[in-house]
Amino acid sequence: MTTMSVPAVHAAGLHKSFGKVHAVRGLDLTVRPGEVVAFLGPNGAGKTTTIDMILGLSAPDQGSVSIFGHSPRGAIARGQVAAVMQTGGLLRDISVRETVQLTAAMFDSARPVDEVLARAGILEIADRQVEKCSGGQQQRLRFAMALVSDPGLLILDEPTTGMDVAGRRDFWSAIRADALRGRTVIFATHYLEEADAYADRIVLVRQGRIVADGTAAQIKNLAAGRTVKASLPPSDRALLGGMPPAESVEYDAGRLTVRTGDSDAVVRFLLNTTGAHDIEVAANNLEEAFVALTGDEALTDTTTNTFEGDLV
Ligand SMILES: Nc1ncnc2c1ncn2[C@@H]1O[C@H](COP(=O)(O)OP(=O)(O)OP(=O)(O)O)[C@@H](O)[C@H]1O
Repeated sequence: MTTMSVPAVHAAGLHKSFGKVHAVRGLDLTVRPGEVVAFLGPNGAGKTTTIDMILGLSAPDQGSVSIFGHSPRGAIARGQVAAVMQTGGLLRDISVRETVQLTAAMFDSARPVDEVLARAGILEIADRQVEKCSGGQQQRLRFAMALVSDPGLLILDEPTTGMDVAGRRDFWSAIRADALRGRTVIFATHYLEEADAYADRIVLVRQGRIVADGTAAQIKNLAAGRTVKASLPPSDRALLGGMPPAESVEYDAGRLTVRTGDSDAVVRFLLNTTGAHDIEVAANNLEEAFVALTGDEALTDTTTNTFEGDLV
């Protein structure tokens, strides 16, 4: 079937500014049908801005987005995409079931309301008034509303903000059980452990750009490796093309930073082939790798960390 080869999301060269703030700076992303992708980054990284463009809620200054080969608006009109946002969108005075019934009435073909409530894990509280529901239950209700059109793509923007640990776990097990049936899911989060636990693929975003893209295991490998730092004369930068493969190479103001799974080989190369000096080697951990990849320190020549086979 041709639909299997059409990406669920294809975003190319996205840019978006708000006045002087360049929120998204050249972002390319392809998501295959059935993938569960975490969009992971610190506050202000550009996650929500990107999601808004994917959903067609705002137009990119440059670049384009397609969802299952259609424009975002076209995909929404076809019921192919739905979103669970952080807040809003609920009427307080009606019940959980009535809320989903109202949503179902907006679509030509909607799934049975009780089936959707069961899928979201809120069938038992179907008669409860919305304002009596906890924050976690209200997010499950938003999830149920998003499932009504049986969308191929579900987008969640930090859906567990404000939930306690147990509420978060319950919410994610409902999402994950649903995704196992083949739905494509993209979720934004700044919780590293949430991305690790629930995503097949993690896209790390920092300052409006993708700085790493791979499976959780591959992202963890960034952390499993070492960081080699050295002072390097600018004239020796051209020699770095011959360096053993590394996960990332950065060069800023005469200082080289290399993340690698084989620090011995990198150090040997630097000493034998370049004028590198003041060499330091340090072990990474996951938290440090995340901070290093998403931190605010000014870096130049940041290389995107991609992994074989992660994109079509
Ligand atoms: N409507 C707007 N007007 C002005 N600036 C905006 C607007 N929307 C976003 N920004 C700015 O763009 C940048 C990216 O914001 P965005 O909300 O996309 O980040 P985020 O990664 O979703 O962050 P968070 O995790 O805090 O939700 C921030 O500097 C933010 O202040």
